[in-house]
Amino acid sequence: MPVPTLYEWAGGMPAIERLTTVFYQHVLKDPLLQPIFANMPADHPQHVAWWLAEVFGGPAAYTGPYGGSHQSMMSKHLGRHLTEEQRVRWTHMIAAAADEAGLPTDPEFRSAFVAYIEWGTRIAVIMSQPGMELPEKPEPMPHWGWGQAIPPEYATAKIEEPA
Ligand code: HEM
Repeated sequence: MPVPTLYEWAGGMPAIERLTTVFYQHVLKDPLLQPIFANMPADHPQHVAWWLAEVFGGPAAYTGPYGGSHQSMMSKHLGRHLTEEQRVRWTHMIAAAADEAGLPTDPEFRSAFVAYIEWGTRIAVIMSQPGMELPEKPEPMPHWGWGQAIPPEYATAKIEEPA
């Protein structure tokens, strides 16, 4: 029996669109995050839904019809000088939005979901710091699964399965 992707387990595109819709509704009312997102285009929640869907094993909606890439996503965070406090608020609010949007609450799904959010938000903060530039060699889209993350320098090493 094939293991479902995180995208399928989450409930597909409708569930992920519900997630980003409720998330940004709350973000726009949050004193710490509202100033950062005050001028976001109306379709920003949709673009982030496409991004998350693709990362979680769904269709290539972000890199396909929309024409986005990991590089273009990172470029949106350049120069924004995001703080750790803002990052933490973002992570807490998207976890709460996952509850509100009715995403699955099982520990395995939430563990994988939060792992990606922790990883992704830290990259957003790193890319947003003064003087940061896009990498010369574009990085591929991340694809997140159920398993645990490992440090990048070990990324090509074989993961030992527990006995
Ligand atoms: C897992 C973490 C994150 C993901 C997956 C993510 C995803 C994205 C994506 C896909 C875009 C580009 C949307 C487009 O193509 O138009 C974007 C833009 C942006 N992100 Fe993030 N992001 C993350 C973390 C953060 C954090 C922590 C902040 C701030 C606290 C942030 C602030 C922004 C802003 C301000 C934009 C530009 C919005 C605009 O066009 O005005 N992001 N993000």
